[in-house]
Amino acid sequence: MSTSFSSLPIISLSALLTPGKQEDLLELSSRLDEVLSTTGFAYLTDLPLTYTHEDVFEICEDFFGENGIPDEEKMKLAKRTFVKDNENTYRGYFPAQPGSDNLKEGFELGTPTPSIASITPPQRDAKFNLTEVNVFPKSDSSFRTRCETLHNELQGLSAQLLSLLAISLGKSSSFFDHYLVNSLSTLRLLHYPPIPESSRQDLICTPHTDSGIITLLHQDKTGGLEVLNSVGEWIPAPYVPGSMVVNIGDLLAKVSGGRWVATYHRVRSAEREPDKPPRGRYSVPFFFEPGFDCVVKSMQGDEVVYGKHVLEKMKGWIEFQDVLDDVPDILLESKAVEVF
Ligand SMILES: O=C(O)CCC(=O)C(=O)O
Ligand SMILES: [Fe+2]
Repeated sequence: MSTSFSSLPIISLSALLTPGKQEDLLELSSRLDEVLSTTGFAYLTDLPLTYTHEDVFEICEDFFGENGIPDEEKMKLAKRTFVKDNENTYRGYFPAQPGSDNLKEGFELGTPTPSIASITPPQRDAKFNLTEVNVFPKSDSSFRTRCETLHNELQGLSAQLLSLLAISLGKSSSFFDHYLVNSLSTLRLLHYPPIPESSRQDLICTPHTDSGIITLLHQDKTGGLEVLNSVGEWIPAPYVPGSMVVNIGDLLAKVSGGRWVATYHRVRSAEREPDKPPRGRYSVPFFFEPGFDCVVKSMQGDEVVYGKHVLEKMKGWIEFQDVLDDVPDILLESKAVEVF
């Protein structure tokens, strides 16, 4: 149950930096449980990552910045929804959609070294492929390495958090380990371009809950992220130095039988500073995702096959509208599985 919080709690992950102390890990486990049962959102500090906040946003700047990847090269990486001749349907670049409320361009990658068994080769007639390989710009090889390292680090942290969450549910620490097999986790670099004053709008990302399991969010220093509490107030969640934000998605809320909450959030456009040009914003959400064939079970015993669940969900996501018109019904059909 979400509560009437007025700021987001801060959780130190120092117990993960110096592993070995069982009681510290148990304390962290119950702190995560408490937070996910109330606010559903928290800042994480003392992160067990080698990449700093600056490193993460340098990656964004190297892609989207003034001296970043030229538009022409970006469009070579665009998903097929945007460039009909491109092979990639799920990974890669998406341009900002003029006229939409979600004014952002992005670049997405999945697990860097997926097992061969989990990769479905590109097929011109299968218009949509959750398990395709990543695409990267050719002009900057360090970009690829840095993205992959960040993905690996965030995947490792997600696995640790899932173990702690399993313990908090009274299960063994390996309870969620099957989620890790052929994981489809997505690292998304986002750029909200500056909006000219003449077409100013209040929100650059509309209110939503995340659909999946766990989201780990790096946000830059611009601010604008807001989180909805139980009495309908939007609580600002600006950048706290050295932190990342954690929240859960609808699917994990269901898995927990409603014990944990997937909280609504949105992004407000940056306050204009007098005599300065409008500012853009970068953020980097990492969406931890199970494998396509992973059976995700709720505490109540409902179950869903993760890949099918995602394909159902994507029907409502604007960037995939065209593509999903062509997904064969058979892929979305499920006999034993109820989409909960
Ligand atoms: O840009 C942000 O800070 C939030 C992005 C977000 O909520 C999302 O991509 O799901
Ligand atoms: Fe979100």
